Amino acid sequence: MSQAVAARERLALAADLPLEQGLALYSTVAPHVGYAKVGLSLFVEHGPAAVAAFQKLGARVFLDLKLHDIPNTVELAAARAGALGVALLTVHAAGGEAMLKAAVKGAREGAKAQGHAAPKVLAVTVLTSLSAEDVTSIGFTGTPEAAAQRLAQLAVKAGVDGLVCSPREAEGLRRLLGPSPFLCTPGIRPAGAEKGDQARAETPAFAIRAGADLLVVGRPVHTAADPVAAARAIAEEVSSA
Ligand SMILES: O=c1ccn([C@@H]2O[C@H](COP(=O)(O)O)[C@@H](O)[C@H]2O)c(=O)[nH]1
Repeated sequence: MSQAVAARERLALAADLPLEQGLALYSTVAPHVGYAKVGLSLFVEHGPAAVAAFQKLGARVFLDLKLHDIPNTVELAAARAGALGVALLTVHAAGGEAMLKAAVKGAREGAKAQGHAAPKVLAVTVLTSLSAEDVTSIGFTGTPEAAAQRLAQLAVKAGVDGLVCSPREAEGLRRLLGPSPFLCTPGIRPAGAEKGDQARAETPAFAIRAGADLLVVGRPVHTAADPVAAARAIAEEVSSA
C-alpha cells in the first residue's frame, strides 16, 4: 500500500458546510481523504440525502450524530443509520451500557437488512471542546483523561467498535484497552492553526504517534487559502509520523 493510500484511509473531512460546498470540497480533497463526515448541521438540513450525496462521490460516510437517548430510541435510530450504508456512526458513551448495546444491535440489524456491512459504532468519550474546567463543571471527577478512560471502558464492555477521543487521550486509551478499539480523534490542528472551540487539540503527527486510527479535520481545511494543499500537507504529516 502506498503511503498516500495509507494516509487517505486515516483521514475524515468534517463536512460542516452547506451541502453543495461540502460536496465540492470533498471532491477536490478526495485524493487525500477517504471519509466524509456528515454531522448534525448537514443531517438536520438534508437527512439521508446528504449521506447518499457523499457516497455517490465514492466517500465512505462517517455519520456523526452522537446519539444519546433511551435505549429503544437509539436502537431505532442506529438501525436507520445502518440501513444507509454508512461506515461509521457515533453515540455518546455517557448514554450508558444499555444504550450502547442497543446502538450496536440496531446498527448491525439495520445494515444487514439492506445488505450493507455493519458500520463501526464509535462512542464519544469526552468532547474535544471541553477543557479540564468544563469537565469538572459538568460533574465529572478528575481530569478529562480519567473521565475518558472510565467512559471508554464502559463503552468497550458494552461492545462498541471504537471510541472518539482527544489525541491527548489516545495513547492512554491504547495502553488501557490494547490494539482493538478503533480510535478516532477530532480536535486536529496542524501547527499554528486556529484552535477555535477545540480545547484539547493536537497536531496530526501527535495523533498518529499516540495511536489514532482515524483523524477528523474540518476548519483547518475549510478555511485554508488552498484547501487541497492543506489536505495534502495533513496527509503527508500522517504518512511521515
Ligand atoms: O469530541 C468531538 C467529537 C466530534 N467532533 C466533531 O469533529 C469535527 C471537528 O471539526 P473541526 O472544524 O476540525 O474542529 C466537528 O464536526 C465536530 O462535530 C469534535 O470536534 N469533537
